[in-house]
Amino acid sequence: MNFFSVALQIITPNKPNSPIKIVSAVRRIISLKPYRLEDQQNDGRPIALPVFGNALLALGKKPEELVRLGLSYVEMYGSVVRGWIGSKLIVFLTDPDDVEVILNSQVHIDKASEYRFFKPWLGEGLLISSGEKWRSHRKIIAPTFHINILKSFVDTFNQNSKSVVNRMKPEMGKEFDVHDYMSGVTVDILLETAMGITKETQDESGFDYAMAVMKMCDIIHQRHYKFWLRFDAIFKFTSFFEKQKNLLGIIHGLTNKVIKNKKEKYIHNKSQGLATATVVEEKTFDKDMSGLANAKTLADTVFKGYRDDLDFNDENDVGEKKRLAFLDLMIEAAQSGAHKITDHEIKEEVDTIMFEGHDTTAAGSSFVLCLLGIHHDIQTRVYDELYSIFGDSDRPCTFEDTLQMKYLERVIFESLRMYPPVPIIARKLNRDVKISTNNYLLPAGSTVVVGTFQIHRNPKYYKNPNVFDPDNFLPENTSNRHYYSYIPFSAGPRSCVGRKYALLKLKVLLSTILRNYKMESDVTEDQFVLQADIILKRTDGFRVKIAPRQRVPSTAV
Ligand code: HEM
Repeated sequence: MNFFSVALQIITPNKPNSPIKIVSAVRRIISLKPYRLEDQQNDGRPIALPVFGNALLALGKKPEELVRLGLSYVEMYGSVVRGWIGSKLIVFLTDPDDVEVILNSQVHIDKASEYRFFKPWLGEGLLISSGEKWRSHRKIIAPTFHINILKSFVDTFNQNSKSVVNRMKPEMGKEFDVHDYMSGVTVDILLETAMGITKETQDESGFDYAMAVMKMCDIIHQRHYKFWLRFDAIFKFTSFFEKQKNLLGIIHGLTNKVIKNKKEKYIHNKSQGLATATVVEEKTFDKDMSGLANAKTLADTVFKGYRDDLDFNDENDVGEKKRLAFLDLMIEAAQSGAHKITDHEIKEEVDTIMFEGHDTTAAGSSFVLCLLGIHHDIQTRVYDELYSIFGDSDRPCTFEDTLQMKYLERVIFESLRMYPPVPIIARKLNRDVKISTNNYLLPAGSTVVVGTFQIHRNPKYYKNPNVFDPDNFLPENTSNRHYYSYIPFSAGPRSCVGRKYALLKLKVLLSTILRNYKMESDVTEDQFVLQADIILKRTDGFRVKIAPRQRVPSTAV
């Protein structure tokens, strides 16, 4: 262990090293006695090597092996695990009480330095920005996902869902990777809704974009666990750098085009005295929110423990309001000078929303479809519920219909529990912080990694954590559960700004697919090969089969 590591070891959250241990570690360095990765200190903690810390534990591991390795450490060492990447202290937390201390804080809201690998792609967009920039941009962006804006997206969700159902038809009877379809439709939906780009002006670049995003995530992920790629000076001389340049060409090509089109349209319409954007006119809600009262869903109960600015925006609407969707508002704000936001900053936010809004929901919907293909009894219950809403009709789904999809909602929640698309979150500690486990004091400057995947599988909160059971989200099971034991969208001030958008879109998309196809899968859950990527995926592909849906309830079969 290098000198810096030795010094920092003293303040790790586990038992502090005694001077004897430090002396013996220094002796070991001096004697150059080789370390084996599986070596342990006297107290059983994995030993940290000079310069590398524990980073070599990941050496030569495939992404899917890293998931297993990470999980085994949590099992072996408990809910607070420390690791070193070089001289950087990383602390993994999986106890909801400890996680609440970090996520609920207004102090520890900066992202860990590991997010810097996103910078060439997302710049200082909402996901990674900090301080005043993050605060002011969040204030502009959060209201663009207001419930009334979302309601106005339902038609677009429907049209695109119908269109992907048609595109999937030739796959009938064959095994195929449903993620390709979910990825494509998600990009199309984002372009049309958040970006306001009509179908007529879209081209094939959406699919290329989705593929480029997937490959970019893979490069960033490799930079996280391949120690040498963390240094820009080395990274620039690897083949990854050239690959990244090409991929960013595709990704930024699409986002630049989107902004350019929108801006030109704005300027043209303004000069002609036409409306510059699609405006959602809101009904006036009275103080008791009678207009929203019947819009309550399971989500409102599940997430009520960590209410965020999205809830606040939705519930404090009194009086007439005109609302704009995301990119319309950004362009209008910049052009009219209503908010200080530059063209470059708009680009950063467009890149961020396109990434965050696309890859997460593509993985989320693909997991649901695979799980339903495996659990036919649950799929039958989902379809029975859809039949009770739609009968055998082919009519499009309305916002009110989505409020009736209580069982589908539980299925979505359960899928996000077992396979959270964002399996870990990382924060930089701005100050020393005491957590509840053993009163450990985590030092300022260290990185805290919140292990969402592991939290979601804790038997203390979920009776059979490895069993797919939507009843985990029955009201009687959610009401007394620790709020931070379910955090697929993170929580606190930096929670997901697209949470409500995602849930509404998933309901429309999945219900449309399930009204048309019966999902089947030859692969069982224990055969899923999970990949520890930025976004949780299956390395073996999201393989399913589809059969035409017989539009009858199970009681008639
Ligand atoms: C199932 C779908 C989704 C899941 C599971 C998800 C999950 C998350 C999580 C865990 C975070 C926190 C990340 C971190 O701290 O590292 C986050 C942040 C974020 N998400 Fe989502 N997300 C989803 C969909 C969306 C959608 C549809 C959008 C936009 C259209 C979106 C936009 C964002 C943005 C902008 C942030 C950064 C917020 C901030 O730091 O203030 N997400 N999301």
